[in-house]
Amino acid sequence: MENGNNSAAWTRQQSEAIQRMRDGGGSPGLTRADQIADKSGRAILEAMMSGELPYPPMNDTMNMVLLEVDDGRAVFQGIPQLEHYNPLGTVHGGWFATLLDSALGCAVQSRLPAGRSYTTVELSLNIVRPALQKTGPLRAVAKVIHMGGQLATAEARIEDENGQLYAHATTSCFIFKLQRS
Ligand SMILES: CC(C)(COP(=O)(O)OP(=O)(O)OC[C@H]1O[C@@H](n2cnc3c(N)ncnc32)[C@H](O)[C@@H]1OP(=O)(O)O)[C@@H](O)C(=O)NCCC(=O)NCCSC(=O)Cc1ccccc1
Repeated sequence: MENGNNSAAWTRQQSEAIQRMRDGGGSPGLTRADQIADKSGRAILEAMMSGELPYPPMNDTMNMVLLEVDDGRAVFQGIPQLEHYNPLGTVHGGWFATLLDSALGCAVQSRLPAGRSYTTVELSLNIVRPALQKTGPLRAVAKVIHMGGQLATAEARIEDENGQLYAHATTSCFIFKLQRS
């Protein structure tokens, strides 16, 4: 489905989120352990969004950005481009998986205290509608389902600004102690 003018607001919000990071001094890169050791997971994400910490290089590769973070909730938005196509002439399944993995991971991260980290160990997704270059902005909204000491689970949906569903997913993340190095 081709989206009309009302996708312009979402496109503008993505540009503004990227500009906010850059205005705050942010650039694609890696955070050092000492920059995050005393920050909660949510504080780390907020510091990335404000440009205080570098943002993931993958954001630029996939043309996606973290738009919102809350307690146990995260919203990632991406705008698929020609460079995200597969040989079949549609947006690669990996682009959907990356958007979902990013939102799901950040939702889990938002619930972590300082000194704890996480990694995805399982991601299950269904892509129920193909995306094209003309599709425009898509959002992955993720919410934590279970938050344990070692295991977190979360669910997410990718929709366009009309509420049309493109993909949905669940994840399992392993929670561990952050190594101070
Ligand atoms: C077709 C189906 C799997 C099943 O459809 P159903 O659930 O039974 O539902 P329904 O039939 O109601 O259609 C719903 C909507 O589906 C679309 N559509 C349906 N038929 C066709 C058609 N013949 N042709 C084109 N589109 C068709 C159409 O938009 C329709 O919308 P509408 O309601 O008309 O406005 C659908 O869920 C789908 O396309 N998912 C996305 C999969 C995807 O994008 N995967 C990632 C890329 S793969 C990859 O990257 C791997 C790789 C990598 C490297 C190298 C090689 C490979």
